[in-house]
Amino acid sequence: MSDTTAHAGQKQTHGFQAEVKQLLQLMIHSLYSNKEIFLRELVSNASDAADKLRFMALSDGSLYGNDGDLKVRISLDEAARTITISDNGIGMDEKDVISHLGTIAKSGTKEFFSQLSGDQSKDSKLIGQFGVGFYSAFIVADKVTVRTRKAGLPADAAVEWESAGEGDYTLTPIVKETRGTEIVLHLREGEDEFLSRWKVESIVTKYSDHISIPVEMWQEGTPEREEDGETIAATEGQFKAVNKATALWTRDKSDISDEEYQAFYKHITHDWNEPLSWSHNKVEGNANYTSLLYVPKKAPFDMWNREAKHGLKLYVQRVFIMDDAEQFMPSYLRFIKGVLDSSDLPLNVSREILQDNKVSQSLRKGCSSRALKMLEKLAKDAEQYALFWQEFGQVLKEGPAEDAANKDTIAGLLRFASTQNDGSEQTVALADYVARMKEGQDEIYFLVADSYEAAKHSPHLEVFRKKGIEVLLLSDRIDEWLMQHLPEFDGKKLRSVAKGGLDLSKLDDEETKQAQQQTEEAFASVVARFKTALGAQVKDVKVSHRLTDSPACVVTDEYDMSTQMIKLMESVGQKAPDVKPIFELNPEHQLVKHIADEQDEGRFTQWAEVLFEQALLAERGSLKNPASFVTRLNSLLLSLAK
Ligand SMILES: Nc1ncnc2c1ncn2[C@@H]1O[C@H](COP(=O)(O)OP(=O)(O)OP(=O)(O)O)[C@@H](O)[C@H]1O
Repeated sequence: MSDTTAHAGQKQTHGFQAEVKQLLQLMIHSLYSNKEIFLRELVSNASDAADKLRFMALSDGSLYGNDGDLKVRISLDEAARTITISDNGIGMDEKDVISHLGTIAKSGTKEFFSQLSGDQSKDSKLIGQFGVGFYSAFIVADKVTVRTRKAGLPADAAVEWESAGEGDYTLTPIVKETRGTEIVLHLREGEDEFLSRWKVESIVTKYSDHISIPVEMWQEGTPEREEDGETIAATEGQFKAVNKATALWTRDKSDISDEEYQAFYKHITHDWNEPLSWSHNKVEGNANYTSLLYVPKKAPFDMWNREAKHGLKLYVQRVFIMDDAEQFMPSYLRFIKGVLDSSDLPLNVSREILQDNKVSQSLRKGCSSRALKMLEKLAKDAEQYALFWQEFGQVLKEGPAEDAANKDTIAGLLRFASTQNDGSEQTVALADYVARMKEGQDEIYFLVADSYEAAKHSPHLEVFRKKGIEVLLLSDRIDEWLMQHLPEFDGKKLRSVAKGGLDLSKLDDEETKQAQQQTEEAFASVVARFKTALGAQVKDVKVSHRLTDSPACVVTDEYDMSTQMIKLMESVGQKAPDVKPIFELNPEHQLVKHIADEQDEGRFTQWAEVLFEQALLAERGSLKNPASFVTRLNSLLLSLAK
């Protein structure tokens, strides 16, 4: 059946990249109960190879040779116990084979694999973030032989790759009469079910029905026979397509089942999981395109890797043009997968052309808004959306800074932890918050801290607790950045409770307001003493109306850089501006009252310093000079102990 012959004596042995060995082991272990997917993966690769050839042939038609009918064929050999998947696509030369079938060429792979723990069940879950791909052949095969000849190369430039999926593989130059790739799986003991034509055909229909080229299997001929007195002529054996062979996204939505959408997702992504949601749209009019977008269930391992590829699979008038066309999805939606088929772009479009092109800009707009609509729909199901948020919430938080035009929609999709709930789960939407706002409250309050615990116990929350006003508790690294780009929602300002200028007076009755004013007046001289004692360390000293349990706190002036932002800048080695805090005192606190009565100015200053540094510590989590704080505190404690 094979159209290949070997050159003599030029076999070489190569070792797999260490990560391939790990991937192979884990994959076989994790996918054992779902082994039939190897066929989907190999047929997917064959169909991709056809897509790539068709694309290359746009500029060089001679690549087709005399074989322009692109297809995949699956052959079974019961005696040899092999299953062979062959295609007449782009093929590979020796260099391609080494880099594609001996290594994993994704950036960040090494780092990812170094995180594996050696505990198989834990690692199996992690490995699911990787695409399945070619190596899945080893789930059912104990030896795999790949024979391949790249389009445009002569028959004697073909290569044979062979491996038992352990430490190494061999490469042998061979002669292959036809273009493309043939993959022979030598089935493991006990995997004979894959020699059944019926079984294989049903797998192809299940997973690969939508592939745009035919997937053919051998159909035995039938001898001449009599039926109801009629003679039915003999038929010859032939290869026959077992799939629909129509690209899924070109079909009518109403004709496509959920299973077909799911199978197509796995075909384009090689993901192990089902997608969380999808959205299929045909647009006609000023712009003409079809998009089929998916939200995955799990984040890929390289979501935070800057060099990682993302984006849609681009087709122009059904012809595959490129993978990972990132121009159509903003970076904060980089987790969206799918296909875009445009009728307005030229067939010879390149990445460079896409960069700066009116059509691609309008496609990007269309695709972003489709993706956001899909998320809005998903958000209606709180449970499903929680799954989404856990995986991709942090990425979506980049949105308001990146996509000003869709800021409101993105804001509506954000979820936060809040004083309303007990746990750190981010489940509160801004709209939920607004619906719960107190009468007279016209701002949305939030607090950014290093951790959920730090936020939850911050002294800034005291007055809000007392008044029963909800505060959003933010502690992700990106949150400070996010809030800088989210000044308002639904016409309401978002305000940090750690900033000066906090005015809750609208929520107070007249009596409270008057009482506050009286306290301020009565405390004016103490405030002045604190100002003198702390001098240039503070921007101002004020009587606080936000504290109930703590003696004092520091806040940043409304238009100064926030403490969290300063910390963020310092953590990436940037010089942050020297922002002086405003020191706020709780006049009702015993300690403050005690200090106010201190007559000795030297001791007063010591107290003032300790109180101030304590407040700084609570706010920033560290002090510039902790040792002097400890010395001061100890000397005060000693004097009290006397
Ligand atoms: N039938 C084939 N014809 C030509 N090239 C192939 C074929 N099968 C695999 N390849 C090459 O080998 C590469 C690796 O395949 P593999 O399925 O492991 O990963 P992938 O499809 O690139 O990515 P992933 O599975 O992670 O999404 C492919 O990208 C392709 O370049």
